[in-house]
Amino acid sequence: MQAAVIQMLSVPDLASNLRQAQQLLIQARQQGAQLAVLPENFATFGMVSEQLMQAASIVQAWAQQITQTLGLWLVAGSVPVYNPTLDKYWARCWLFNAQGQIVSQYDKQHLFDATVLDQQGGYRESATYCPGDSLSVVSTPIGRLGLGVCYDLRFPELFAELRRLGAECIALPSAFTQVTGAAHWEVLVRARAIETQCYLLAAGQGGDHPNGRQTFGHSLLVSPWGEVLQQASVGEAVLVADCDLDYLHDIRQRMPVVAHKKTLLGSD
Ligand SMILES: O=C(O)CNC(=O)[C@H](CS)NC(=O)CCC(=O)C(=O)O
Repeated sequence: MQAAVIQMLSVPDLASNLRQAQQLLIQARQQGAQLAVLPENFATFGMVSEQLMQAASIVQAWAQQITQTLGLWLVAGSVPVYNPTLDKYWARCWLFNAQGQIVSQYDKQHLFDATVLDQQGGYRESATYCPGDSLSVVSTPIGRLGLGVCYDLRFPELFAELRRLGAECIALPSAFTQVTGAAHWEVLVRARAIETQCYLLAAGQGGDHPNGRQTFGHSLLVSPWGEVLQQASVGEAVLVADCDLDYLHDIRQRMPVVAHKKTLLGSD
């Protein structure tokens, strides 16, 4: 079954991002994809906090319609969903089936608070966002799919847990910075694929955004053996590759790392 990874260069305009995403999803479907993954904040990248409040319901209705129309499963980026208790947003990733229903959701668990040597100087995602606390792995046409978002990539324990929950493919909507992406993105995506023996569908934002942010792009589809099946550069892109579960199960059988795993002394 074919999966698509969509790369975008989103702008601070919801309608324009949704139009762009729609065109890219049509291409993905034409290329035979059964499921597509959009990047982090594909609809709202660069919009300021007050503009985010209305976005979730608009994006949800849009995604419901396009998945139904195209007959395509969709990992709808991450989208800011307001949490009134904390007056912050969850970075929520919805999984839509081809009938337009939300079958699963995941809220980004690790928030990107870091000093980065770029023009921004640093990021404090926790000022606007609150972390989630549960994981998602569900059956899809491309296999059992786990969800993670962007900075989560740096926390291998989360990926090990997705594998333990039965993941065969892992979708990772992202918006890595240019600087940290150039240093770490491909190595980390491939490492997580190799460790978990899963297909990694890593969809990024890529290029110079109107709000001054520079994202790394280089979205990737990686096999459970760590092979780069498809890779973008910057700008918009649609990457399609086959998620071959027979190949995956061969790899797992030949190298049964889960069965070999030890509980290290001193850990729980
Ligand atoms: O703010 C938005 O509109 C979109 N969201 C992001 O860009 C997020 C939070 S600031 N970026 C990351 O998590 C980058 C992680 C990263 O680059 C790394 O781990 O090196």
